[in-house]
Amino acid sequence: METDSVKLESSVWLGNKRHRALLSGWRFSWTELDKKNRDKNTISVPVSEVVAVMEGQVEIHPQKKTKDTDRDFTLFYVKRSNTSGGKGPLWSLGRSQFCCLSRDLRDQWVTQLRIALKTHCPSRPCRLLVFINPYGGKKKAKQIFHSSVAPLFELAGISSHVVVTERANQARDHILKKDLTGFDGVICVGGDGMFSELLHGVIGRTQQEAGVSEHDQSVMLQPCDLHIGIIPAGSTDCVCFATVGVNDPVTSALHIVIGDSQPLDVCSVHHCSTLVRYSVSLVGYGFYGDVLAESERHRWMGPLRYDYSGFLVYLCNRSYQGIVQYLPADSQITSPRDNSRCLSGCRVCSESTERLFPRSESCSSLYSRQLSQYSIESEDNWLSVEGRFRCVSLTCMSSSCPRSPKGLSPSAHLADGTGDLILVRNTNPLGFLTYLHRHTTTQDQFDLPFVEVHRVKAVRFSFLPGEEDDDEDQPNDSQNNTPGILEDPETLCNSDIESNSFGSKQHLAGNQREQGMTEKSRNKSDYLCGLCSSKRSATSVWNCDGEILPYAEISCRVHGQLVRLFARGVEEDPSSRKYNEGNRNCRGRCFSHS
Ligand SMILES: Nc1ncnc2c1ncn2[C@@H]1O[C@H](COP(=O)(O)OP(=O)(O)OP(=O)(O)O)[C@@H](O)[C@H]1O
Repeated sequence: METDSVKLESSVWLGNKRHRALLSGWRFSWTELDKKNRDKNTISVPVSEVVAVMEGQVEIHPQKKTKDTDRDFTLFYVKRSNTSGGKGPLWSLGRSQFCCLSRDLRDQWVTQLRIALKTHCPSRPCRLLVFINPYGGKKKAKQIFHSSVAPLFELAGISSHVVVTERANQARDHILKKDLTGFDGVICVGGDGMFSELLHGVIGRTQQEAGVSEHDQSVMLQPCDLHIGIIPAGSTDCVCFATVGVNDPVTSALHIVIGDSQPLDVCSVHHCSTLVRYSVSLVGYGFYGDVLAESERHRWMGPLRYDYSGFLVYLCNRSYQGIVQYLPADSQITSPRDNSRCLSGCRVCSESTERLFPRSESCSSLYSRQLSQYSIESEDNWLSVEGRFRCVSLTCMSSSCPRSPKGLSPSAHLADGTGDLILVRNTNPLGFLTYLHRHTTTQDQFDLPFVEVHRVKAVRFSFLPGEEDDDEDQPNDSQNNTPGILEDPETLCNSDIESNSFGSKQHLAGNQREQGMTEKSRNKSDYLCGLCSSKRSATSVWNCDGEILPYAEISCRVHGQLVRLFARGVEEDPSSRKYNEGNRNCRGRCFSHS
């Protein structure tokens, strides 16, 4: 095969050791030779993981230095860390400096390697739009970008336009409104909140351009071309962890540089006929909603607030009445209890591309075919469960995090067009503690009599007649005109700042407090629920990727492979099976991982 043929082979020197270097098709390798010309160690790098080839002796740390020696060239590539110590598939920048017999040979190596890069990696980004949240996490995003990420982008010849945000939702509004011609992707340097801004911006813009209404639940959303990259620098970096396997800025930057592409399912959340939010990891009612709401009252504690609030909410021992309806996915294909793991190159996800996007002659016919596929789902296919629940969770991915390496649903897939619905019915405190604790162990958290899990395409949640919470505490259309995502960004932006009706968690929570806990309602029959400072209520709130939703009655739908990340899914790493040290930053998604 042409791609496997040898492009170049010669002797090269690394330091004073002679090697045989070989470029053949997809790989570049170099083998150390002993004095008798016998092969010793070989290092082999796929061309797709070569970051750059430079003439001369080049260093980028601590700062870029080039010594243009005639016979040398320097190869930069992705190096997997052998000493990740259970920290997942950590990548670093490998650097090898080769010396050739002549300048001519050196030039041949550089030319051939660069041709191979162009041929095998046509989808690497050239121009990126980078948003840095200077206030996210430990407020080190700027420093992380400039010291660890920018040098890698520069080395790979990527030009980046950097925007340091000055307010919440600036990144989302920028993506919705500004000219993005020439950009191959948008990058956030921050946490899950920043990722969510980019997600809403990219999906919203794509639908605007395609003339699709996001508020119409039955419509098939247009898949987004613009890739999203995440440089983890927040206090919660769960999306990064679940899609890369580790929260490390250099690893993420390298995935961006080599143009990795990971499709991702996205769940849209609607209330009546209005889009409320998009989610990729957790839409959770009951326990996870209560923990988030409680944690808002303790923001001053920093990330510790999630553990503290989780503890309080657990002690409150609440359960909530409701009706959960769901549209099951095809159980012949996969199930949430089939013990599979969605890892890099997942067969289920790649095969689902065929199911989600059947081949067709043109884009428009593809689009209309998907539309008709969804609209033929009749009400008869929906199933219904009602009762009292400790929690109701829908997740489009495993939602693994450092504290719960298996995640909420260990066999969930990143891009198969389905989500996993987990129903935890009311149970005694010990039973619920067992459920929570099993997220941190190898034991099956679904193997409990009060837990059920379903692979689904859509979910609806409503109350039994007469079960709704006091109207004064439940925002509804007349009380709360929460703008939809597609509305004019200017309006959104003003409403974010002025009325706090949609946007960052802080703002929304503040708004809810203002709206829900009016003086009148506070003086009525409220009482504190044990140690929790929140009012005991017949209803909980939804935690949607770390944001509190303003409505309890919602409907959710999973959109297969709606967006693409610069990632490749979690690479298998034997050491990652050891459940390592805790991370306190899961926004109430994995409380009890002590
Ligand atoms: N300049 C800014 N000032 C205030 N808020 C901002 C700014 N830029 C972004 N934000 C908002 O800050 C929120 C949190 O940011 P991010 O996710 O990066 O950090 P985090 O530390 O993980 O978040 P959190 O503090 O909520 O756990 C996001 O929802 C984002 O909309």
